[in-house]
Amino acid sequence: MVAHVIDRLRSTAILLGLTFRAAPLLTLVELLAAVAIAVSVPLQTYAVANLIDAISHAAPVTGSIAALVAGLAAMFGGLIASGAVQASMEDRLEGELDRELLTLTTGIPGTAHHEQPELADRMAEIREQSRELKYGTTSLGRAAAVFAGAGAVLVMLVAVHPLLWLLPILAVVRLWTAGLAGAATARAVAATMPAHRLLDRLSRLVREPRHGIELRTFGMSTMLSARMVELHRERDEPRWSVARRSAVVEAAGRVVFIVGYGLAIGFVIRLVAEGRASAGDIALVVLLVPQLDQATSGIADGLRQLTHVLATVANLRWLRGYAARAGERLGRSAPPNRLRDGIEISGLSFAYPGTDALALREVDLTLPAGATVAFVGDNGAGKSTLVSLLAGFHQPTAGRILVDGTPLADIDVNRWRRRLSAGFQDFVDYEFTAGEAIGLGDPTRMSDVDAVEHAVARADAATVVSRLPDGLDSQLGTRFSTGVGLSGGQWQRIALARSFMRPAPLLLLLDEPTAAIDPQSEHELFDRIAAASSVTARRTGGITILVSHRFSTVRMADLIVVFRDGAVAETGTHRQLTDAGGYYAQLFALQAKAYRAD
Ligand SMILES: Nc1ncnc2c1ncn2[C@@H]1O[C@H](COP(=O)(O)OP(=O)(O)OP(=O)(O)O)[C@@H](O)[C@H]1O
Repeated sequence: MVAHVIDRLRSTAILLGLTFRAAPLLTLVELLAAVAIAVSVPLQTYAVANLIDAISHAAPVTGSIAALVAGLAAMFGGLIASGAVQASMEDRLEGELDRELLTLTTGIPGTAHHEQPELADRMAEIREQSRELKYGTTSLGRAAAVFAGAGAVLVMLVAVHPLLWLLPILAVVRLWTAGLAGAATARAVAATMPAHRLLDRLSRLVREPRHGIELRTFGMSTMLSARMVELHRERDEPRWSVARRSAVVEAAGRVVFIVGYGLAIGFVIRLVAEGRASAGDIALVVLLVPQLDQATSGIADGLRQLTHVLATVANLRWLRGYAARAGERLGRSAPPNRLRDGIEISGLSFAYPGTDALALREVDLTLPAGATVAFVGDNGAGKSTLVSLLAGFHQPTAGRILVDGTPLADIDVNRWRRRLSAGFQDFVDYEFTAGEAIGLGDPTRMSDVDAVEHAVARADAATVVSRLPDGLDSQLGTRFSTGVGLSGGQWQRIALARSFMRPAPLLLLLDEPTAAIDPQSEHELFDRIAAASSVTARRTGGITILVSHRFSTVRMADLIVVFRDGAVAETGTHRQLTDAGGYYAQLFALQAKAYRAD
């Protein structure tokens, strides 16, 4: 219990820290305004009761009127100040949270948090809740305010008769029932997160315009909508059932309070009849108890909201811890300035997090400095997995990768990534200007037009850019009224140009970056990439890795690695492999025959 309270307090401190960092003055104004509004209502009630007593005893009314005016001023002042600052404060907090989430998630070197279901669920929960966290300070202010208001009501009730203390105890019963309901809701939300995550993914899938063609062609809408209805049921029914039970529990708490209210009024009327209380006291109790009820509702809502907000902050704390632990595991060594010998892979096996199946099995491989190496093999043979390990997205399950003798695990992965460049098969269509979408490949030189043009030339993307209405300044993407729609192959050229922005990478990873480009162009492109790479390789010893399914286009590679079922089946030059008459030779002959038949 104590640990739980300390944990909540820690989360509250983090929330306040976040919001004060985002908007210190606005937060202060919002918190003070909330308290002023909450205290103003009981203050006005107290002033009215005093005024009634003063008038009935023909006593001076100046003090009561002054208190009434002060109460009104506090209320309107608070409302005006809160209205003026609330929206900007929430927007700034949202901006601060977005920044923190981006820094944390992109700072995590690996990708396990996207791949392991329980981590992915937690990430989805954080992304979803972070939108609501911007209201965190407002709920905190509200909670502080209702506590202050309830405190003021309590003091005034006790001033009428000490027994009226009992009413707040009834209020605590209501708070307890509300707390139970809040906790049950939070548990139901967490338990239904997998269904929610799938539903979210499906609804994004059907909204995405580029998926429209497949959805219509295969007539998937009926199946998808049935699946979505099913997921809604899986997600919503447990949540609704908790909501129904919570409503019953909360209603019971409220009934207990209403009975107490009736008894309290009867009790004060008796006190007045016995001459032990004034007419003003009746007015005070009649007006204050509903305020206590409202304050209790306010506290209950506030606690519910706060439970939710603090659960989100707890998730944020988890993410901070996860990112920090991932950071601790980072190597500290600097990558070499140039590769002298190359990359040695020894006894490397790898299973994706949360699975037992080995995607790579006991791979031993030497990637010589300065070489152009091709990875070929069937679907699922392990080519992309090795690319991902070389980029430091995963750690080997067994064995190691040595970069000029230094284990890759000991090298600072962020600095390593700054020394590599990549073009992936599932590249991103950045709907920026063409120049930006390419320049992103090296953010430090994004506005360097010469560098962007050089990258365009290396990717043979000049024809794509020259057809754009404003060249590199053209907005890409059909989501913009002025945006230009590109074909799959054209987007891929832009992505390829992006991978050539880094001037002298130690490792250039091209994982089927040309799958959407016609075979003839791919062949010419790979020849040019290999020629250009060998020029830079003389300076840096950089290695270029090409993954492709088209054997004819990789034949110029210095080394061809053939993958089969997660293992390296063969290695050699094209000549050596065809002479050996093994698996590569068979596949090459098969593809060559198919092309000749065309
Ligand atoms: N994120 C993942 N989680 C679990 N298993 C994965 C994941 N990605 C790939 N795999 C598995 O790892 C194995 C190797 O996949 P990989 O993507 O490396 O093959 P590939 O040779 O690049 O195939 P392709 O030519 O189809 O791109 C496959 O059996 C695949 O099912």
